[in-house]
Amino acid sequence: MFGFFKKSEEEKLAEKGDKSAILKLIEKGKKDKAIEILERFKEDPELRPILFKLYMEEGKYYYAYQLVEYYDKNLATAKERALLYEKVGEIQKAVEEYSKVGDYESLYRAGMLLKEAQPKESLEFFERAFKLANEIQKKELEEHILEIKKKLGLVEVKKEGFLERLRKGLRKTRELLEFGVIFAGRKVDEELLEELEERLIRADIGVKTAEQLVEELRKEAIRKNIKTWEELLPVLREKLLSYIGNCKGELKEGKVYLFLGVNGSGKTTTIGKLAYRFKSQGKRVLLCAGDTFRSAAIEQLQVWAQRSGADIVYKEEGADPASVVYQALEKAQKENYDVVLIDTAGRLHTKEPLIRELRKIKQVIQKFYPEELTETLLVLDATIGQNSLSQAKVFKEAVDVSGIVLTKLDGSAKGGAVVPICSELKIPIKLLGVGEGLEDLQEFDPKTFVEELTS
Ligand SMILES: Nc1nc2c(ncn2[C@@H]2O[C@H](COP(=O)(O)OP(=O)(O)OP(=O)(O)O)[C@@H](O)[C@H]2O)c(=O)[nH]1
Repeated sequence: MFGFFKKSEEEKLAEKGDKSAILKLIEKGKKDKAIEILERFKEDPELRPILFKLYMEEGKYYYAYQLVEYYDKNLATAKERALLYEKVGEIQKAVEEYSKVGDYESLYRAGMLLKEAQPKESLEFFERAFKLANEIQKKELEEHILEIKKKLGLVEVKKEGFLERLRKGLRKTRELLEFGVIFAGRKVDEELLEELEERLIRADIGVKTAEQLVEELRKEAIRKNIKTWEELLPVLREKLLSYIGNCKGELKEGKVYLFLGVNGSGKTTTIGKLAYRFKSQGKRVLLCAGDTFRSAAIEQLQVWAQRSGADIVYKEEGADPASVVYQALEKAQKENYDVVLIDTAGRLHTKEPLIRELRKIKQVIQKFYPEELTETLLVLDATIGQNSLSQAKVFKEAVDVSGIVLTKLDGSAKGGAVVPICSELKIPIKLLGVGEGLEDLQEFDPKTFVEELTS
């Protein structure tokens, strides 16, 4: 029985740095153990490549990057180096390496990396890639090339306006509701009302709300002798508007914006989009990587700083978030930034640490900017619809949330969740995320929202 705990001969050998024993550990799937051992032998040029390969296989890009940078650039092929630079946000270095590799995939990656911030250079990479592309790849490249040419004014531009973006954002929900398809030209009867209720529930409007809404429509149809869907639709829109009209919120102009939300909700992306918007208004923007819980979140914000042209303050993984905020606000004051966007940790397993952390951050903000914090924005993922309500309530208890950002509407068929989110939280919805691009962020306008949803 004790043999179970005794280290195997092989493991003992591996721990002494025996290469074949380490390789045997890896063959047995003990990669973590192998990494732990190999990290003690970084100086050994014989073992370093094995560690590098493991880091890459395990997606530990930040560690692989450090191995290449501080020990030996030749550990990685040019393509691997490029990928590492990309993952840690060293965009220019990544582009140089991809350019050296020069195959289709590398040129394509370089083009994508430069697409937002340096469209002209990006176009050159896409056109180089086009020469090596097969038919399918050519199709995809043509889209990117056209988009950039439009942006550079090389072809006539049909700017995607507010309405187009909202239409794109609500496409999935509208396709699910299919009002225009299944109800057009039909008479209003019990069957239609039941179908309408069923579809509203599928769009995540909430069972109670759907029943109540349809009941009101039933009475209205009798009272006003409504016979067709075309006559009923304006009444439906008016009712829906009555549920969400009071949730319209304008983003306040000011200095400090705090972002809350669970991991994956779209916080970092939203910060990147807003940074881009403020930058295009000529403002000096500073990002603060207050989510120190995971290095991935810090790295991701660095990439968004690159893409939006904003500056950033961050510390190592595990640093005290309030200290990062302190450093950022100190810098913002000293160097006259117009706007500071603060990311915070998104883990929600228990309320207490979150509340404590957010309270500390707010105290630090008060110290630098005693006037009220401009916005405390709670980022909710529209693809999980009403399920975001429980998360929202925890955050709402922790701090007074000034507004909601509803993200990934373009990926969600649950656009109806705006109704319960609005009626339950009674917090203004300030912005909608309608895509992954820098400009895919727009104001919430209840009237157009209802019209687009039901058209
Ligand atoms: N389609 C679409 N995707 C979005 C939108 N907003 C964010 N995303 C994507 O959602 C994923 C998560 O976004 P993040 O910004 O990383 O979310 P986060 O809350 O910062 O998550 P952590 O970094 O884990 O804290 C990413 O793949 C984003 O590209 C949106 O409006 N539309």
